[in-house]
Amino acid sequence: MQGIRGAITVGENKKEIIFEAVQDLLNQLVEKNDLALSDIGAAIFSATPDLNAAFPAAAARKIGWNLVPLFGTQELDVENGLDMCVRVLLLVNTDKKQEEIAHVYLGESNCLRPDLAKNILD
Ligand SMILES: O=C(O)C(=O)C[C@]1(C(=O)O)C=C[C@@H](O)C=C1
Repeated sequence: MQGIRGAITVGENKKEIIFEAVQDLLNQLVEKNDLALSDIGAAIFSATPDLNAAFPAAAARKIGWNLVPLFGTQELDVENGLDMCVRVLLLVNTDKKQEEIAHVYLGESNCLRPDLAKNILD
């Protein structure tokens, strides 16, 4: 089992915009890590408090993640933290090693973990 991290910043607090961003992020995580949906044990989302127009989990279901256990929570409201950001942690069944995992940070979230984001698969 491995954890795969992702994050994306969202342009507007609107349901369609949040859905589009979350789906883009999840599709890139799947593609860059050669994931089958059946390998994903769980997806845990957080959204910053300024994003309250949609549940990220609902965006995942819309692209077929129906059998993946999904969970959403609010990100810590830390001073000077990145605004309008959805984060995700995927728990996946894989034989890959930690260093073979491709973490995906899109938009302004690429400043959050430059060490993780620059991956061998990028
Ligand atoms: O990776 C991120 O999304 C971060 O914002 C970095 C970080 C961390 O310090 O490791 C901080 C807060 C998040 O809850 C998760 C991880």
